[in-house]
Amino acid sequence: MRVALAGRGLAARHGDTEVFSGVDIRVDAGTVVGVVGRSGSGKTTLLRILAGLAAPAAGRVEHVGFGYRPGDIGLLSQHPRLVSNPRWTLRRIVGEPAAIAGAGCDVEAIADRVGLDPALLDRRPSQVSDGQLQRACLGRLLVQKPRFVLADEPTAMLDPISTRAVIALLQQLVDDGAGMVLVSHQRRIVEARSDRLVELDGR
Ligand SMILES: Nc1ncnc2c1ncn2[C@@H]1O[C@H](COP(=O)(O)OP(=O)(O)OP(=O)(O)O)[C@@H](O)[C@H]1O
Repeated sequence: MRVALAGRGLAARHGDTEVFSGVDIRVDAGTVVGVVGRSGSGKTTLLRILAGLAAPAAGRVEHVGFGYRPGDIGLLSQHPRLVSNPRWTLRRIVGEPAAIAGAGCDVEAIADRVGLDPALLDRRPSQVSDGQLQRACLGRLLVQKPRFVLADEPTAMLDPISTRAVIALLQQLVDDGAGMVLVSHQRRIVEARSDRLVELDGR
């Protein structure tokens, strides 16, 4: 059976408001599924449900062909500052998945790969730019090597050159076998990179 992350008949509500319903999504290992939809249509909410961070109002999330373990799903947020521990150095943020696994990790080499000046590794999130912090979060993902990457507007903070670099690095994870759900306002990027598209209507 092909390893996949799937959502079937998913619905989401915030209070009395229905965000979406009847959403089916399946991302196979080694493929990219793009999620598009206008602002407020529920793209971030869908990723949070797929990651297990929020419960769906209806439907279910399935881990197809694998037994889920923490670390299997990696999230790249459009708001790196909200998901990064403000007290940690970038070095600790990048290397934490290896530390949890009791493994070593060449953080400098990872920084180099994601275009982050290694001199910034001993700074804290408040001492670097959003784009630099996003690169650190991407480096952390390279260390984590999740089965599935849920990328929520991963290039929102970046200039065009950095955007291409980040997309190329995410593509490397996919080439190495990860499945990816890619959310972006830049429909052109999503369409160019995705094997399949899921469109959220919004209301
Ligand atoms: N914690 C919350 N409480 C109440 N409503 C919420 C909450 N989080 C999100 N919403 C609402 O749910 C809807 C979907 O939000 P979500 O962030 O998933 O949309 P999105 O498609 O990712 O938007 P954007 O493209 O602007 O990032 C929006 O109408 C939003 O206002």
